[in-house]
Amino acid sequence: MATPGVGAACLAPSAATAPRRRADPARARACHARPRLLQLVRRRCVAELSREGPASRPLHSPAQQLAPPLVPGLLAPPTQAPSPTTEPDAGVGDLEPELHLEGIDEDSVDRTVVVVSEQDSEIMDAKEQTPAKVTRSIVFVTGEAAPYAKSGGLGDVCGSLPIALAARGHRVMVVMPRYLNGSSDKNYAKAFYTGKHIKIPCFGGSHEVTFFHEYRDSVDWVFVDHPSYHRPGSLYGDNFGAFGDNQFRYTLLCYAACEAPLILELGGYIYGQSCMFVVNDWHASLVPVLLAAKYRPYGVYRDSRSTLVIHNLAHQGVEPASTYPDLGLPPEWYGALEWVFPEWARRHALDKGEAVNFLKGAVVTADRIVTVSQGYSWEVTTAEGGQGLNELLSSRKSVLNGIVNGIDINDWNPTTDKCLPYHYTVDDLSGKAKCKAELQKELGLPVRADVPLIGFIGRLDYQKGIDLIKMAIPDLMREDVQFVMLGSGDPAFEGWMRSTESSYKDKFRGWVGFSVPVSHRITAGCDILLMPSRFEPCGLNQLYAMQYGTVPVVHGTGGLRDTVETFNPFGEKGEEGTGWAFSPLTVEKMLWALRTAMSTYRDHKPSWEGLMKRGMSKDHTWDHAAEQYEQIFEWAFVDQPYVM
Ligand SMILES: Nc1ncnc2c1ncn2[C@@H]1O[C@H](COP(=O)(O)OP(=O)(O)O[C@H]2O[C@H](CO)[C@@H](O)[C@H](O)[C@H]2O)[C@@H](O)[C@H]1O
Ligand SMILES: OC[C@H]1O[C@H](O[C@H]2[C@H](O)[C@@H](O)[C@@H](O[C@H]3[C@H](O)[C@@H](O)[C@@H](O)O[C@@H]3CO)O[C@@H]2CO)[C@H](O)[C@@H](O)[C@@H]1O
Repeated sequence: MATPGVGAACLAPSAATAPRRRADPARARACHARPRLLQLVRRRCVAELSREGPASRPLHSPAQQLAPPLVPGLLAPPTQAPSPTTEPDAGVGDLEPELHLEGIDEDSVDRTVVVVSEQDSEIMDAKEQTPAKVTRSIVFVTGEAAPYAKSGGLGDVCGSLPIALAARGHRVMVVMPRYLNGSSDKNYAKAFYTGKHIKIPCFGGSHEVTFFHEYRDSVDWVFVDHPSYHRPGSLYGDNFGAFGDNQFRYTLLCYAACEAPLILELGGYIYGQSCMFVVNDWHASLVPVLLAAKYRPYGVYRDSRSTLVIHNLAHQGVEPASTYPDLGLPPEWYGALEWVFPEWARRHALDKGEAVNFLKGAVVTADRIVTVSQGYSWEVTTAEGGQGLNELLSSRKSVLNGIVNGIDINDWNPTTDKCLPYHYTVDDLSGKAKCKAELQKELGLPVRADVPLIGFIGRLDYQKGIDLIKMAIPDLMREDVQFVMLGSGDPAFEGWMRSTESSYKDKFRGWVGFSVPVSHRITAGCDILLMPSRFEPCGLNQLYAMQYGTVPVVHGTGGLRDTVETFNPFGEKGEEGTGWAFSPLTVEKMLWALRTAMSTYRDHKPSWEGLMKRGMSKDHTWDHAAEQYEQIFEWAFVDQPYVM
């Protein structure tokens, strides 16, 4: 059986010079053996268009009108309209009145001049965005995006990078699930049913998903609705662990994301077939595989490209190989997802270790690969940091780049932050001292300006090095210090945080849960932010900390090493640095860095103020990163699709 994508990708020396991946003849034969089916599908499409009548008829070219059903047997609109879960059927014609591209030729427009509403134009003015040299249609696909749904940094990035790209003139859509879990439903209140629904043949059935849409901050936010996204718990699991059907849930997302640009008339126009798909982590990783296996062979999306953004290699979407037929992919594409666990990782003598790996599928089919820092882009090619994908990623080094994340300064800005009791600037830090006092009051800790207050915010996960904090606490609590931790995740660490709080009532607070406002108040109110991550692809909390004049103490790994410069009192131009990056990752080194930071805080006030101010003066805004993403996109479009 041919295995497109795998061996080929392993050997690929350079994007510029490597021969394009081509569908092998066996696969091509299999695809073309179905002309009658294609004809039927085309006929059904035309019939469907006539039935819908002129009001909802697409305005694009006839070729584009036929595009969606070119995928054999796939995605036919259901014969009966579904009943949307909550919102009334607004219909395509009833989308929001502000047509962001109305009257503009989609292909020729210079989108830098598109101003859609007073509010948007204010945002653009305030940011003084530089326009992109070339503007594109960009489709982000993600498991989460703030403020709709966020479990961590992926949500932050996918909630803000699209806005930064739109502000530079691109047409940007974000496709993500419409999670309704009781508590976050209000986040989707302004998203309306588009009138579009498709059926996705996978996992032994034909599953209907509907599309909701909100146009905000110049971005088309598209929400894929399906009952599997409506359940209590977090985005990916509940108290019993990860949901057992996550592979199904994100297979639906990927199929829906491939259809969205072809069928959704957003602001009156579809995105069409010339898009840059930005696929984030494993949840979106089937997209480039689908483009290669199910669209391009039929002439669709040949002008599109894909960029895989790796936020965290720890999650790859690996399931037993027996689920492959459920994915609706042609059998000959098995090799693209094929994953064999080493013997030591197998459970018993009969276990062959055969699995499918979604992220690997994108590593071997995406046109470009980006990690969220330069440091991490090297680490993923090493046995220590590559989580089993290092050889494949090394084989794609020529298309692998690192871009450090930015931060959303509308959300994370100590001068305007709505979650803070007081505001402050780099020139007047008095508000920060007041934020500290308020935080101490809120947490029930003694209100003291002189005691160093250390914070930790994050998912309670092996990645974040919580076990080191746990080991260091008895020593640390002997010092005159206060420590607050905010986090949720591993129940064992949650329990430890609670019990530690009762052991050190005047010094330690463990806030178990997920609260964005509390995370802002900790970031502003603390003096030091601790991040002893085992690995950290980029890390956002250290960037937020610096922006808020809170000095980061981090393990020097990945994006932490790239962004935190260790304090040097004897630099060429005087004192330098924005924090402490310690290495190797040991309890002793971490305590040493914390003690150095605390004594600088207590005994060298001017040096401490210098550290705070240098951190606050760094430009962590998205604009620079957005420009780098544009460069990656341009390189992708210079090349033919990696898998044709
Ligand atoms: N209990 C809680 N309450 C409130 N807010 C909480 C919280 N726990 C975490 N957060 C928030 O979640 C975000 C965490 O972002 P990080 O980038 O630090 O790590 P994460 O590992 O989730 O992201 C992954 O993706 C990002 C984005 O690319 C990379 O920066 C990172 O290295 C990679 O591991 C921050 O906004 C933080 O404030
Ligand atoms: O934004 C925070 C992170 O969110 C994502 O990670 C999630 C991951 O993609 C999910 O699959 C899930 O991970 C579970 C994992 O699949 C399972 O095998 C088991 O180890 O439990 C995990 C936790 O439930 O949840 C992750 C979030 O906790 C995203 O992929 C990361 O980049 C982000 O760092």
